[in-house]
Amino acid sequence: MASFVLLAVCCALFIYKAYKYMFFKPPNCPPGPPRIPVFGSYLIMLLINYKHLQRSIDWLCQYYKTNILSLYMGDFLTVVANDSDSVREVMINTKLDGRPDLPLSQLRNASSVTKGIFFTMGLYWRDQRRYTLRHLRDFGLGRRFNELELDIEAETRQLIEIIKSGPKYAHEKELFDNKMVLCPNIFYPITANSFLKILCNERIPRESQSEIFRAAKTGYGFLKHADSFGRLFSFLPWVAKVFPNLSSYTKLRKLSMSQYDFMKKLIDEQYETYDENHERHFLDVYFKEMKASQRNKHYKHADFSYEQLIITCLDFYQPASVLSPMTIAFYLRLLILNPHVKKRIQNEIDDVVGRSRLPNLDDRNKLHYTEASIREAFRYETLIPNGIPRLALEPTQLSQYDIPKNCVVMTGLRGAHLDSKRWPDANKFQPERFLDNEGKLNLKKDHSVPFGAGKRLCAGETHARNVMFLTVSAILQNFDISVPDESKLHRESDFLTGLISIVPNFFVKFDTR
Ligand code: HEM
Repeated sequence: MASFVLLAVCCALFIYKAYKYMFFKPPNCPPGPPRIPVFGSYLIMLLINYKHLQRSIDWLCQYYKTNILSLYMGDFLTVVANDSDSVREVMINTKLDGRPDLPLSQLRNASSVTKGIFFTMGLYWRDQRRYTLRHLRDFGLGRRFNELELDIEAETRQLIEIIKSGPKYAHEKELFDNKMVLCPNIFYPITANSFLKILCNERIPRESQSEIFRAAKTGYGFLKHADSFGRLFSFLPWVAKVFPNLSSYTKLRKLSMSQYDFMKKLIDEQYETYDENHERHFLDVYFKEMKASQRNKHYKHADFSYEQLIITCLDFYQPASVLSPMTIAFYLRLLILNPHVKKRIQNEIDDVVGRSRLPNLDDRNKLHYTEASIREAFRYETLIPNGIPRLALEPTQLSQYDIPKNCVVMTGLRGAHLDSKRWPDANKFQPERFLDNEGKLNLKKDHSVPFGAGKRLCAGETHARNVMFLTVSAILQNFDISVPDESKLHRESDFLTGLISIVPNFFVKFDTR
């Protein structure tokens, strides 16, 4: 009898503990699914939609009738803001300006210690970001800079020439198929070189661009195989050790190291010809800082080490060379599917710019509809559906909920961009939504946040928008774009979601206008 009672008590205790583990959350936490032992709610998300975790979030939000969801990733409490208001609230709350130090970000570094800007936080991040932006700006990042604009124009002319005359070098052959051109790959050189010009005052010439293509492919590989929650090994690090291949750890590390080696080689080449009396570009400014005998008193917490330089440069080069071509590909696909929008843009460019010269940045605020269509594309196809994770540095609040310290907070940018409270007909591609009654661009109507907001706002937003505008307006001025069979154009269900949303490569017909 006594052993029976003991067994019953043990069972009751076990059931109580299991129940508490699965359903217990800190007080006043947003609603969300239970925590499965070991995996937390990640397994549930995979079961709902393992290909597109953002869709799992949407499903769970609907199920729990909430726009702010809580989940456990392994043992880590994670809150997802998934509508326009809550996403904005997260972004401007400085108590949520941290980043979780995930193994996914550690594996980008040779030393496996998180460096750079993207994934660091606190004073280290603040000073590193300030210093880097301050000096990249000197060489043209995010502002009008004649020398850079001339170089981008030269790149654009070369892009047009390549599209018109076809491949010349072995690495260009894969870009063409029976006069059709491969997207986004054709845009790798212009976007990469537009940033390299700022970084090291050089552009990789056409004959040597195979290295740009190789680096872009590894960049995409990383973004495809990673996910916005950091993959299972980020919250269960033993998974990477026990199942290095199955967990994709080995592949992600290899891809990261290939990117790392690309940047290291580029930096080393510049260092070989470094002359402290002759400042050529951003890297020279940084080399000088690395050699300085005293700490920079304005950026006391910044780290001027070799490894930090490599990762910081990658933090800029990777989005410039990988995210920008992908946004251009999404945009062109949308225009092919919406020929009336394409026609209206081409008419506007013909009226404002004509055909005798390429569009430039002075034209940008005159090409209202063109600019509105680019903004609408950024909203309609959210490139980073779950944003980049934030970390609560202190206890804080999100809407009516309490967010404890060290809680991971995700910004559901796609949820914000498809929020029907904010966007009437959110699922329609309508550039007009950003125009006023006179057809002029009205920025007050643009509540989209594709580049984030607040202190962690994308450090390359202006550069990305400028390069995107210059590239697509030149393409539409010079070419009519189409595909032979629109029914074969990738549907949304063909898109891949890793850390970003990816439209698989597709061939486009460029007819000279
Ligand atoms: C082309 C489209 C791009 C999109 C949609 C995009 C979007 C974003 C987003 C959503 C974030 C995170 C913001 C947050 O945490 O709230 C971010 C961060 C960042 N982006 Fe971009 N980005 C793009 C291009 C670029 C380019 C071209 C560069 C560099 C030239 C760049 C550099 C960065 C950096 C360094 C950060 C980290 C900022 C920090 O954590 O302090 N991005 N970007």
